[in-house]
Amino acid sequence: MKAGFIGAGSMGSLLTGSFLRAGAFSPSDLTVATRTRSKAEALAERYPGLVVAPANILAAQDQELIFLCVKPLDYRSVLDDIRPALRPEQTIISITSPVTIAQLEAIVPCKVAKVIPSIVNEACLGASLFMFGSRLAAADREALMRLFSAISRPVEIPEQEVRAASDLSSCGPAFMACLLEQFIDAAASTGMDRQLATTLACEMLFGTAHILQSGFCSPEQLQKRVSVPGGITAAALEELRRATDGAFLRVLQTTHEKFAEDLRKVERSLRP
Ligand SMILES: NC(=O)C1=CN([C@@H]2O[C@H](COP(=O)(O)OP(=O)(O)OC[C@H]3O[C@@H](n4cnc5c(N)ncnc54)[C@H](O)[C@@H]3O)[C@@H](O)[C@H]2O)C=CC1
Ligand SMILES: O=C(O)[C@@H]1CCC=N1
Repeated sequence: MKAGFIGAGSMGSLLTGSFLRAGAFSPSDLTVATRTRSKAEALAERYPGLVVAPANILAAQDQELIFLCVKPLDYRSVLDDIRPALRPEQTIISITSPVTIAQLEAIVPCKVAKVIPSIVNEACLGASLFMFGSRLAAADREALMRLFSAISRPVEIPEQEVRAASDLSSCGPAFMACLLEQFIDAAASTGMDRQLATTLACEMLFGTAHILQSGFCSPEQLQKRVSVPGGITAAALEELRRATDGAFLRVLQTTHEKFAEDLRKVERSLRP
């Protein structure tokens, strides 16, 4: 299967690299075009055989899959660039939340899927959020989910839930890293070696995720099991709950407000 990637920033590079390391594609299957050519050239150097296209249209022409890995307000110019090369049998995969499937289907003649990745897909972990346009057949949907299962756990979601789902799946690693950094800082402030604190914190987070994901216990049950009656965890959890009360409600309110603003800007930028 041949695929073109437009945009080789954080996510474009992550997806090409993860797919290649997982063996889902061979380097010669992939063509990459990006505004800063050196980023695509760095990928070609790391994965010999990967093709660097000097123009977006050349990364779209004759590809079965075309990944759009640019920011929402860059869609207009990328779509203008590639539209003359698009054919109905091709599939565009958009990885950004505020550009809707309906907007894309109104502009391009091909099949459209929205797949929101996560930075943790770099380690072949975490979810990828799937939303399908009306032109994909069941076989297209299955093939796309099979492809992403090489680097993630594909989960289909309704498009109207993309904001909260992406907050958990895609923004979540940054939120958790922020909390972990504060935890490490606090441990280091007691005189503990920072590298050791970081190692212990990462092992703890990985183990916590693993035990919760296995269904062995719920987040609530886990807190109870660690909180020995009259012990230190229960006392500290009370302090933690006081300090973070409502924090994630405010976090989600912030992402939703910014998302609403992005939707308006994208809508204006994609108007004919
Ligand atoms: N960073 C993350 O963890 C996640 C990002 N996303 C989405 O992925 C999209 C890309 O994000 P990042 O990779 O983080 O951004 P980025 O800024 O690292 O990469 C964007 C790339 O697009 C290229 N570009 C811009 N205009 C272009 C044009 N006209 N033609 C060709 N290339 C062009 C830039 O040179 C840059 O390399 C965003 O829409 C974001 O919402 C989705 C899930 C997670
Ligand atoms: O910060 C952003 O806009 C993107 C969306 C999901 C993760 N990062």
